[in-house]
Amino acid sequence: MATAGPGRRFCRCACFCSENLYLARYGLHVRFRDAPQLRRDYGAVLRSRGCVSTADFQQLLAELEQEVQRRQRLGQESAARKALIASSYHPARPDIYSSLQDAALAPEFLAAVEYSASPGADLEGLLQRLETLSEDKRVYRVPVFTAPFCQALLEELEHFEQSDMPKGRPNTMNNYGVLLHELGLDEPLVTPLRERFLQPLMGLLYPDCGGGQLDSHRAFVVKYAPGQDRELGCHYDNAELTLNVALGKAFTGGALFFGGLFQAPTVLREPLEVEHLVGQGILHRGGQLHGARPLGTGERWNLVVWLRASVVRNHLCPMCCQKPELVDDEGFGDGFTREEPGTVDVCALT
Ligand SMILES: O=C(O)CCC(=O)C(=O)O
Ligand SMILES: [Fe+2]
Repeated sequence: MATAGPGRRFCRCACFCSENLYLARYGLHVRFRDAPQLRRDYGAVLRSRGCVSTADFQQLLAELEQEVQRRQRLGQESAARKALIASSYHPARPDIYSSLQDAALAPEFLAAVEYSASPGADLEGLLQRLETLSEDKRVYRVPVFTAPFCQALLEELEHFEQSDMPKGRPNTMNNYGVLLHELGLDEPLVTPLRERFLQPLMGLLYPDCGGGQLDSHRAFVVKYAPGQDRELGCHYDNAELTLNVALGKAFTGGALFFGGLFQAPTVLREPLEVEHLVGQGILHRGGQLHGARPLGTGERWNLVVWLRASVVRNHLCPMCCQKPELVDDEGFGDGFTREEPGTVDVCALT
């Protein structure tokens, strides 16, 4: 169960249901509040793209309203899938569901984390234990999981993929892969990974991005294969920080590329290209523009953990770049938090 601590609960920002709605027929992303706003903001461009008659506009409105309702239902539907999976799915690798053991983690990762948590640790010392891929972009690489653990996780994910269980997809850009919390892997795997291991590391690497104050995450596996998704367009993550670990299998292509920060976009003239090494994780800021080159051959499965710090995002939603308008949500929501009204700090007077 995801809790935000005493007297706090997790939320999403209302912009999730009103911003960035894609109108495939007119090749346009729009903000949508109501019909007059849509007409005012996009009337001209819509007309120029063929939305001319009243009937066209009415149809568009109906589609937008449907998409808003779909987004509003996502949290509940995800919770329902999670409950169904918990009651009827039989894992191939039950060992993955027992709590994360140090034996699953690469010695280099354990050493970097142990150093980060030691008294007097500093950034310079940590950087000696990681591979710096770009000092300027602050992109790093470190082995995270052992090969046998990657193999076991892949086996489990494939088994789930082939099962008839309902599957929620990671995000609007990935049509394959799974959400780890729906599988029941947040509690035994991802939450301990964040709390015990990533937090000390990220606290030293990215103190200015909430690295030491991570309090939730959204973890999923992306899958690329011939005939399925093959690449990922340039984007930034709805996260303060991101860990992306290559799980396998054997593949060519699919390198990640990194540009500037989305807050200060520059032309992707010479993006940083990063090849995947199985078991190794890339660490980057969520706001760093990035994407994935087309897969050549084989299948690529990566574990992506979007790490969130409510102390940062409660001030500014990275999606709408405004103070978030909080809406209660299931699980970790989108990592925003609010104080529950009516809760008081109780202390014992002696
Ligand atoms: O394809 C990848 O490994 C990157 C995935 C990614 O950036 C994302 O899902 O946010
Ligand atoms: Fe991403």
